[in-house]
Amino acid sequence: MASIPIIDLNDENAPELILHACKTWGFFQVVNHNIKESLIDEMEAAAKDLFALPMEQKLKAEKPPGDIAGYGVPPVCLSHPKRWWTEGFFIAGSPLEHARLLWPRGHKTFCDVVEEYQKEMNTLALRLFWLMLGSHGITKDDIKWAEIKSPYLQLNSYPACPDPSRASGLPDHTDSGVLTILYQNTSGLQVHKEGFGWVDVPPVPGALVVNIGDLFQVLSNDLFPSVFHRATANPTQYRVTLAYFFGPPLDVEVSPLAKLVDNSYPALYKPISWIGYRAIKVKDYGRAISKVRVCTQASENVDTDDDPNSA
Ligand SMILES: O=C(O)CCC(=O)C(=O)O
Ligand SMILES: [Fe+2]
Repeated sequence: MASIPIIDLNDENAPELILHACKTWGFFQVVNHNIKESLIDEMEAAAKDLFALPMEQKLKAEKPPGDIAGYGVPPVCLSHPKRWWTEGFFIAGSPLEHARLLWPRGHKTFCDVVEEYQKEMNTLALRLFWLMLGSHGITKDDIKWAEIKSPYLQLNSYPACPDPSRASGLPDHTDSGVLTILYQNTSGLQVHKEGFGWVDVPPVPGALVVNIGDLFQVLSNDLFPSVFHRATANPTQYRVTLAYFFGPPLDVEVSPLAKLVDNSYPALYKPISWIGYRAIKVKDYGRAISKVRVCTQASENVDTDDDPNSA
């Protein structure tokens, strides 16, 4: 049975293994990533504390319509007409304003752990990002925005679901950003792989799951395609996941990197910012990437129908 690769970052072959995983799966797990287990435990506990608050308290930090940060159903669920057994909390920068609403007293612990987690995740994401791009001759001079810290963190909560045949965790989707680093406390994540269908991503002790997002597909001019994934509902166990999203500042436009474009392989995407892309995606979750795709001679041979089999 196929399974996504588990890569030891201390392995001297890690760069090649990562490149191979990105091109074949768009997903891999990393161990020996240098993120302290105690920090992950603290972040998991902080997320559980948040979701355990009474609903009326959580709603004080509800995401306003059109906004990205706060408590609510993950946006990917809104365009899918089904029951989703999940609640989420999106952090886009400092968590202070929302944490004050949730815990008028005693919010400092939450803020401290979130800020440390954002910082450490950004460091890991950058390390992986340069590992992937370095072998293609791309340097820091080619991507100025990479030095600006990415503070986006989605906390996901999936209560045990009494009847998983009637509801699910999270619909199939691709992530919008460049790279996602996910921690999961128990199983539920599935990745779509051509020829195999939906493949489980089992939690591995000490491992974090990494995947390619749509903006990396754009930046890499299709070298690293984003991949559809989803979360199933679990009938017995409470599941929490922490999804860190790495990408450019929301309003900075990205386009295929000049070093990955030439006359025989022209740029396949128009310049787009993360915020602009999200706006397209909210309207049309499944096909957003094809909306920023340019029709060139080279791309005419490429299947632009971004269903799970072609993403
Ligand atoms: O909770 C999971 O397993 C997946 C979460 C996810 O895909 C996301 O937040 O984008
Ligand atoms: Fe996702």
